Amino acid sequence: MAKRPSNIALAGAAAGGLALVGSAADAFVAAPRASAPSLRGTSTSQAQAAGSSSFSVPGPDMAWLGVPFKAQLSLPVELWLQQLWLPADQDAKLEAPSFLQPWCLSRLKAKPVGAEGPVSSRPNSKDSRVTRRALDQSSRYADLSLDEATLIKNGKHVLVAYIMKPKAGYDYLATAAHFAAESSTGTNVNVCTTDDFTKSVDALVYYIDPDSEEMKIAYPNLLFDRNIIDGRGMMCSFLTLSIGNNQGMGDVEYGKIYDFYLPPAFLRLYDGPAVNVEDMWRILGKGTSNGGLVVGTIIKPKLGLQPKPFGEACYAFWQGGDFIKNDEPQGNQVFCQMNEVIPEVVKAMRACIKETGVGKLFSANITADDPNEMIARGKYCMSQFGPLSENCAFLVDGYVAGGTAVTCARRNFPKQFLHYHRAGHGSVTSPQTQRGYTAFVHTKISRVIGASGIHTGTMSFGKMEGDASDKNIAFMLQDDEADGPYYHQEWEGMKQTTPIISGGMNALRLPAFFENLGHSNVILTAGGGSFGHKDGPKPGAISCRQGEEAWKAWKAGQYGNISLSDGVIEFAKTHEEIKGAFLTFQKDADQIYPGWKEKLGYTGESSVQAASFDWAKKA
Ligand SMILES: O=C(COP(=O)(O)O)[C@H](O)[C@H](O)COP(=O)(O)O
Ligand SMILES: [Mg+2]
Repeated sequence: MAKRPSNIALAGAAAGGLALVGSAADAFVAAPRASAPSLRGTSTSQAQAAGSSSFSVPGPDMAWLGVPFKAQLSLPVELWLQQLWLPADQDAKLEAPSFLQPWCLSRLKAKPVGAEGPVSSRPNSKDSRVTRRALDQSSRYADLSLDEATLIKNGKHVLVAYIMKPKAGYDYLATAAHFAAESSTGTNVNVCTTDDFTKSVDALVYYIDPDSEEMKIAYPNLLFDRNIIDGRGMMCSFLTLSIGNNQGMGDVEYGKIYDFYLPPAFLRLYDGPAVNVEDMWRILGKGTSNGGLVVGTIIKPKLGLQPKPFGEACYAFWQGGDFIKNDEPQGNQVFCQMNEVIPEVVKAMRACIKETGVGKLFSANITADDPNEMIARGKYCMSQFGPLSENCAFLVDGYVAGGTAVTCARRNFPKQFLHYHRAGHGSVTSPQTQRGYTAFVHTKISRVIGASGIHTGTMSFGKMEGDASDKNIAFMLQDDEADGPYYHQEWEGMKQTTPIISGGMNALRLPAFFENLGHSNVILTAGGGSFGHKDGPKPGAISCRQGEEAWKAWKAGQYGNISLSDGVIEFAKTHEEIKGAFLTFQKDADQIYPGWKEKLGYTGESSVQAASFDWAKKA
């Protein structure tokens, strides 16, 4: 609710003897002195025009505006009360002298249509404002006769499904229409410059269900901005219209995008991914389809390592793992500058490729405010990785740096895996927020603009917010057509964006995750799950790979007709590294694998902390 000015101004109303009883002790609030300019000049002059005998009302310092009382009685009480600016948070109570009350209340009950809502006195009523309506534009910005299947068949509209709630007392369709107006060609009043072509690109509300707060809007493809350099689409234009000004409208309580549909002719205008997990599998020697889990980690601690220990941590993990990323804030800190740490990473990568005979991957954070900085970072990394450049992905904190940063990386380094970290997304995608867009929408957008992989959470199996049904996010990212909450989307051959599973993951949590998802063709980045393993990052990495192997063995029936958790325990009996995960992450083990201690013959102390990391010994 917009906060109204806290000063209370009574104009004609005071002359009517309406006493405003605020929360303060004073029973009357002095009206502005006649000499003070009226806050609503026109209403006072209207009153003066009516003319009639004056009327004095007892009360301290009541200087009337000289508006004759009878004239005021004839004024619509709304006009009087328009002068009232009540602090929105003040539960003001309006008391008229007894001879006035029936009349006033009868007038207040006849709510004005379209007028500024006056304050009315209804003791104990939550909504002390007479209901107000947005300018009703539904005749122009709504057409509930439109058929969604026809809209999709015609392919000329981007469709967006919202959960939208008007402010209390506002008409649903009128608010939805105003929402569509503000999101396309209109504003809160009709303007004289509108012509027929303008109306042809209006966004149209084509579906509402006020009870479930559902609203769908069809946006003509023509509305959206296009590059002058290549005529392609830009996601910022979609966002600035579909979830821009409509996020702060006075008649909208909240609006959040739950799904959107791009027609083929419009989807084609976007970059989509150039590189993805298939390119990773190729480098790791896993083929190009169903290559399974890319075992990755994040160099932890999140910040604080200097170049040499950073490189040593990489070396230790790559002894057993495939893929290492910068943590999202790591970049060019003064204590760990890119031009000192990247050479250490490359040295470790070369050594591990040689010692293990398997490809290794690194994701270097090139996020920056300035695209020039991003390009400089990317070029520097490529200069250091040299012949191993295909093994270097680029990490972009895509939510905080925005879609421009993602597109900067996508278009300047089209051969590099574009790793989209979503830190910060929860401020709009969390189920706790009713504005913005959902995690599903956020990740779908990332595929459209070209992310090779994006963090999709752990679908309730890790530490971040999420739900098992988030697997639909993975389907939308990886399949060539998939169902969202409201729309079926065909990707027309656009490359997949690979889900990156991260956030509190470890070997023990993986089998159930794969069982829920139905496959293991994802990228894992387990920081604590690797560097927290009691035997160090190499066994930590191997234990995660064994998490996939155990699930596949169980799935293939290797242990007969037993539960998944018992199958994994059977597997752990003969695999030291995942057994070490049981000993390390005992709280998880207790929750996911009941009876594991007896079954594994473990009788040790209650918890095993990660060993302090002496890399020479551990590696
Ligand atoms: O550093 C980590 C995880 O570290 P750890 O593996 O130690 O928890 C990532 O930034 C989070 O996964 C982000 O969350 P999400 O992946 O959900 O965006
Ligand atoms: Mg992180």
